[in-house]
Amino acid sequence: MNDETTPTLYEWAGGRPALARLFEAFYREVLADELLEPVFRGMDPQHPQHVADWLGEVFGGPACYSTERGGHAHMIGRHLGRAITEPQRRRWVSLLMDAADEVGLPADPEFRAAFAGYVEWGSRLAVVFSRPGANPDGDEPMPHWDWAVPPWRPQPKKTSASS
Ligand code: HEM
Repeated sequence: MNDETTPTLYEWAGGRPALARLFEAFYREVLADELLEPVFRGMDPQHPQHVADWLGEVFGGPACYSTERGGHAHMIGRHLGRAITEPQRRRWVSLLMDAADEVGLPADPEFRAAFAGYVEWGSRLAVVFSRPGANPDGDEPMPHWDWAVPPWRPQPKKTSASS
């Protein structure tokens, strides 16, 4: 739905540095959380950076996760067999929303609606992929997320000549 002048969610968020800050703060809290720490104990120290790459690509930034990390199939594979519970998913979402505030991601309603929409959708898929016996389709394309409601920007005032 974007026209050429509407920034991507990636640009609006603040690009790669903002997403890196987001996931560094988030996984600090995850590892201090009694419900999530057992799930992420021993995680790859680069995990926050990989998820930042993932979200950057989904939000319209560079396709680093696809070119350097194995794309959608790899992400799915990292959730297989983990049997993520609904309380764990809810905590994950809640801590990510807190981290968004902590690092100062844009707080405008339009950005946060798109952000929350993706996080809700993606985390529910992660639960589905993680169920025992799940056999998700690794060939599914990388998802791309966009504004549900375009960002508010001041419009040039109409002059009487242009009306
Ligand atoms: C929008 C929701 C989610 C996204 C976008 C996401 C994204 C990712 C990505 C991209 C990876 C692979 C990173 C790599 O390349 O190594 C990954 C791995 C992982 N995810 Fe998720 N995930 C989501 C939800 C969840 C939830 C809800 C949980 C559990 C509560 C979870 C648990 C894990 C674990 C344990 C790994 C492996 C970490 C490691 O050992 O390095 N994910 N996730």
